[in-house]
Amino acid sequence: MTQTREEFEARLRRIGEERYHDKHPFHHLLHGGRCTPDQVRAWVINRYYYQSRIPMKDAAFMSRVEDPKLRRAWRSRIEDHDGTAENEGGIARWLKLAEAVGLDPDYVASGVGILPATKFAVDAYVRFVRDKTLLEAVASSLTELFAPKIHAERIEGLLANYDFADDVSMSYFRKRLSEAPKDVAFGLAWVLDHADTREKQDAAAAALTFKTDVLWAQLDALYSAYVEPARIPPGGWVPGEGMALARAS
Ligand SMILES: O=C(O)c1cc(C(=O)O)c2c(n1)C(=O)C(=O)c1cc(C(=O)O)[nH]c1-2
Repeated sequence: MTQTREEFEARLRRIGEERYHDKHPFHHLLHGGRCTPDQVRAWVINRYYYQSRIPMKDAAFMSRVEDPKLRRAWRSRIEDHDGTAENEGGIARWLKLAEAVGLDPDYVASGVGILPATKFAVDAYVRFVRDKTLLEAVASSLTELFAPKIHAERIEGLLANYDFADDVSMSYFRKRLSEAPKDVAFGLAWVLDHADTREKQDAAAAALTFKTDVLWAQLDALYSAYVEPARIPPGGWVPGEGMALARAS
């Protein structure tokens, strides 16, 4: 039977409560100040790959949308990450975090050292959005319902526990606190409006579940590679690589 709007929204929110990556042990280490500097660097390098692919998946999405109103509502997502004349954008802000943790931002932007499983997971997300129905594509972005809470926890945890954390290095997360809510309010309303049969509701819920897997798998890859007993796979970043050269003072 088709769920009511309220039942269906509650079902989507439950997926986040049960499966969102705020529950991953790597995030507990990171936010609790228990990561070594190299573990933080590995997270910054690998998470960059996700950041770099987000606007590509949004462009893939928009290329399939025939309704100009929907494209118009969506396009700020690309600008939020790539920037505009007035706003440097999320990718540039992420690279400031990279610098703050001692990495060479050009190395991070090169994509060298990304773990294989991170690539598989993130590339699967881009393909999913490119190939599935528009409803599934929008539903897969709804993990952002749960992101402001983790961003707030992260700002607090990193500021309390690590010397590199300051207003500049945290600017990516602070900015997302104002950007994400408008995107997700639109995305949620769109999914609730368009999932008007039980079959579509099931497909949207499966898409959101898939996306929680994309996020979880990235942290599993990090944990396995960089937390004892660390097992860095071939091609993965090796501590010491990609560091910013010490500047002569
Ligand atoms: O730090 C996080 O935990 C986190 C999670 C997610 C998410 O839930 O996919 C996004 C972000 N951050 C984020 O910063 C971001 O710009 C973003 C875009 C999207 C998306 O699927 O379109 N998710 C996320």
